[in-house]
Amino acid sequence: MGRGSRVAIIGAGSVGSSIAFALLLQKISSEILLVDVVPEAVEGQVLDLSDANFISSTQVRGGTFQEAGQCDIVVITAGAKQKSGETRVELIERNYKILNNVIGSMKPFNPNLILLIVANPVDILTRIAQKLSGLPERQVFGSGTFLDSSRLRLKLASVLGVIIWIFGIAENAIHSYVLGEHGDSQIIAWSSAHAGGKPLLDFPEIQKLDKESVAKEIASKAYKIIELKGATYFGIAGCVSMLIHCIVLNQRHIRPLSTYIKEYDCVFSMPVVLGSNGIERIIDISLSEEEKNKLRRSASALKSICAKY
Ligand SMILES: NC(=O)C1=CN([C@@H]2O[C@H](COP(=O)(O)OP(=O)(O)OC[C@H]3O[C@@H](n4cnc5c(N)ncnc54)[C@H](O)[C@@H]3O)[C@@H](O)[C@H]2O)C=CC1
Ligand SMILES: CC(=O)C(=O)O
Repeated sequence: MGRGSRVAIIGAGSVGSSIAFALLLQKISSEILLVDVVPEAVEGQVLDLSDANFISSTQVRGGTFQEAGQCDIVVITAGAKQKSGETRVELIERNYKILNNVIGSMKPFNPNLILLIVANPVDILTRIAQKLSGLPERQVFGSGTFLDSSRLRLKLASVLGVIIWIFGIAENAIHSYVLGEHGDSQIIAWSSAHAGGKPLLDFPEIQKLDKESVAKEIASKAYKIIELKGATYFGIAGCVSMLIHCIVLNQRHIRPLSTYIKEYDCVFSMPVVLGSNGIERIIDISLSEEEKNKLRRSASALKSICAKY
């Protein structure tokens, strides 16, 4: 094991508690601390999660911001969520203030701590967290487009088989990334997507696909879920628990995560190698000129917002 496995989750709402539950099921953390400004929220979630303790060796309890700052991994979910039709970027004013308070209250940090940002807008908040925390950049990153990429793989797996269990390809055998902003300007890197070493663009089913409409479907999936049930939380909980697994066991999987990308001079998602020190390396994925142009436009919009903070 590359590092300790005490995890603090800041924000005990829908996302924070779902991440805690997913981590309980994974049995890889020694302890989970839930921290929130509403003590009743923490007490309620801890009591509810304690009823599931029999399936896990992980202990869940309420904690303070100062204790969180000494953990191995801190996940920040504290923040306002989108109302129906609202964009992630529209949350920035509210969630900047919350992030600023949360980071200030956790200091001084364990110098080896990994800070994983989940609250939205995740790319902009990750850039701000890198500056406010003073921790090395490799230790401060966001969940980025890992969730969007999972949504894409699910979609493509269904496209590549009329009946998935007979003709289909398993989701995790499809290597395809949503990159850039975890938000409206995200792109699908079709040019580099492959399955079994064969470019996805060479599969007849993918050639026939209306790619614009797939891109819209993936980018708007969160809006649809929010319209139907008010929030999204199971998908991100699955993603974050996988990321923590990868960090604790130093697995070095490649995931699209929010980090500073020099070529675009901004924080958004590119594939990175994730290990026990955080981001071990950024993969220089080959992209078409059209994909790069879209990313440049996305970067310049994100940078202009970041410049205000
Ligand atoms: N990056 C991603 O893929 C995803 C991000 N999100 C984001 O996660 C965030 C949380 O969403 P939900 O859990 O659904 O919201 P929620 O409203 O259920 O929970 C938010 C929690 O944060 C707490 N909080 C507020 N200020 C705080 C502070 N200063 N310190 C500690 N806790 C504080 C609240 O008391 C509340 O319990 C939102 O910004 C949402 O957009 C949600 C889903 C996916
Ligand atoms: C809410 C959000 O960011 C998502 O589900 O993608």
